[in-house]
Amino acid sequence: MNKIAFIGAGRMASAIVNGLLASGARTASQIACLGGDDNTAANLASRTGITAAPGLAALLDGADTIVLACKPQQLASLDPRLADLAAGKLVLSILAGKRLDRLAQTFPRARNIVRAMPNTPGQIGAGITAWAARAPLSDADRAIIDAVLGALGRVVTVGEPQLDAVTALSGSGPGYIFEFAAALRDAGEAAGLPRETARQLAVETLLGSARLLAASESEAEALRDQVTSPNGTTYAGLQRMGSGNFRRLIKETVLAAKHRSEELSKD
Ligand SMILES: NC(=O)C1=CN([C@@H]2O[C@H](COP(=O)(O)OP(=O)(O)OC[C@H]3O[C@@H](n4cnc5c(N)ncnc54)[C@H](O)[C@@H]3O)[C@@H](O)[C@H]2O)C=CC1
Ligand SMILES: O=C(O)[C@@H]1CCC=N1
Repeated sequence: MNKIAFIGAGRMASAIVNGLLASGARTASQIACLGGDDNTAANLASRTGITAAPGLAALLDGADTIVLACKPQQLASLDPRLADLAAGKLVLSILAGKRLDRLAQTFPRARNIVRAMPNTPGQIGAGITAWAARAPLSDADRAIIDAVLGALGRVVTVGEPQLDAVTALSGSGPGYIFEFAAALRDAGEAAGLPRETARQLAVETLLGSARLLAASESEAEALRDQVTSPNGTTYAGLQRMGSGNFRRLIKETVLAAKHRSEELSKD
């Protein structure tokens, strides 16, 4: 079966490797990785049994697919020999902001390039990833992309112009949700609960609400309204959220992240 080479061995690469091994899509002997100037590749290899390659040539020797998982700012300083070493291979980039045209400068002889945006819930198979390809994918390459990204959870296709917005919503989104969870926990504590009780109530409320929303055919607003008794407690809380312009804050949050993704495309 096709071997997969990871350039970058950090959080997201680890999540994909763990998912590939857990799903049985690849064995450890079919995966290799290379990190930068740190011990992430050695750590990933010792945790999972995959190979930590001593260099780029060894990494790509016999590999069919390259998963690019370093930081976007590191793309420009990658070894220029990649252009030849990646000839004929399928490249899957998860770099925020880096567009297919830019990736094609680093991988001019790749057989195809896919730009994807996963998210950290992929660490437990609960992620969602959106992707776009430079050229239509062959059936065989589609199967590889489905196996690699499917190892993280759900997968959707989008047009490449939408990927900056995807990055701002679902790529960065877990960061907003964790911040909200922390705020909810702290607010519960401020309201008089022990911290650990507040934490558990916040986590279970987020989890249960997300599951109910996913299982429901109703919009979020309809489920919100089911919670909200006339002039009751939720109404009082939502009035305060509205006066603080919560929706505008969230919109500006996502637009700021999208703007940063667009900026990253220009580095
Ligand atoms: N963390 C997140 O929530 C998400 C991150 N991403 C994207 O995934 C990519 C990786 O992010 P993380 O895993 O969070 O970062 P990380 O900091 O955990 O890992 C970065 C990896 O790149 C390696 N590296 C650095 N320079 C290198 C070089 N010259 N050659 C090979 N490897 C090199 C590092 O050694 C490390 O293994 C980024 O491009 C990010 O935009 C995408 C979706 C979500
Ligand atoms: O913050 C970042 O740049 C990356 C991309 C999406 C989530 N984390």
